[in-house]
Amino acid sequence: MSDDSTRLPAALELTGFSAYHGSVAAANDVSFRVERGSAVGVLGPNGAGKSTLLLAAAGFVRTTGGLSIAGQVADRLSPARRRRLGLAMVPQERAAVLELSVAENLRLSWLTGRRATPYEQARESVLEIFPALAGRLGDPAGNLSGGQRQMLAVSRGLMATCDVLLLDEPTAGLSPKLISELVQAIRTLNERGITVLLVEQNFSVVERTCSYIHVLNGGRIVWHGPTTGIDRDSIGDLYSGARRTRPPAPRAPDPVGEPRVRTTVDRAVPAGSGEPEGT
Ligand SMILES: Nc1ncnc2c1ncn2[C@@H]1O[C@H](COP(=O)(O)OP(=O)(O)OP(=O)(O)O)[C@@H](O)[C@H]1O
Repeated sequence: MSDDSTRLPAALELTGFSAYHGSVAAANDVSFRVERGSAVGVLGPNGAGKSTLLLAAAGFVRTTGGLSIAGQVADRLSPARRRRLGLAMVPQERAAVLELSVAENLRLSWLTGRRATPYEQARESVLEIFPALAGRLGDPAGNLSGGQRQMLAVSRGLMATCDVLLLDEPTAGLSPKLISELVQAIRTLNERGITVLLVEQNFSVVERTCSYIHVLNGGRIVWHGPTTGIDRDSIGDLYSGARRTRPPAPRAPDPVGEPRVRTTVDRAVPAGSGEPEGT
């Protein structure tokens, strides 16, 4: 058993975390750690609460429960202060100021971020990851293709000099070629030490980028484990709530540390055996 007191703080930790639209909890009692430098995926069907969870982590939605960023209690902090702690969110809408040039968008994100790296250096490093943007720096963001807009959106998160990047369905609507480029970019930025929490509908994207997966359904985590511990069919079963036709893959410990989460599945399924209750 590892000793919690000697562990480094997680890049992001949610504890009994719920997020509300009005009085309705769209994410309910979610607990997990995202270790520094890891890439973790959140999968789930439409309406599962994935986007709400990310928006709530970034500070845009009312929440209860605990949230810490790099060991600092952050659940009552404004989005701007969370950003200064190193958390950046790339929303689903491919956010950019369309009237501003690509370069101006990058600069704006740098100015409103932590500025831990000089602007030129931050920009150079982003353009290394997204070379397609290098030739478009003077163009209005509104003139970019959908794929380039997504790359700009991710770049804006990186320009804030983030440590933790929250990505909300970055591959939605992109062609297979652009998805591959984005997958490569996510891997590269993760290799450079940026922690990634990736919300996706596309299992293959998560499979190629993340080492650990949480499956959310109805606002609750219904399964979590290493990416290698689950396949597309089992994910489909978890989405639909159908009973599995074969035993689930064993739940293994967190890739960087022992499991921290007790979900319905945890309680119902000892590692490597049986079917979870409620499926
Ligand atoms: N602004 C809002 N006001 C009220 N309810 C909302 C709002 N946004 C989302 N919801 C509801 O919260 C629940 C979770 O939605 P959310 O968008 O977080 O799910 P999701 O898993 O990201 O789905 P998708 O993959 O379709 O984006 C849904 O029932 C949705 O209708």
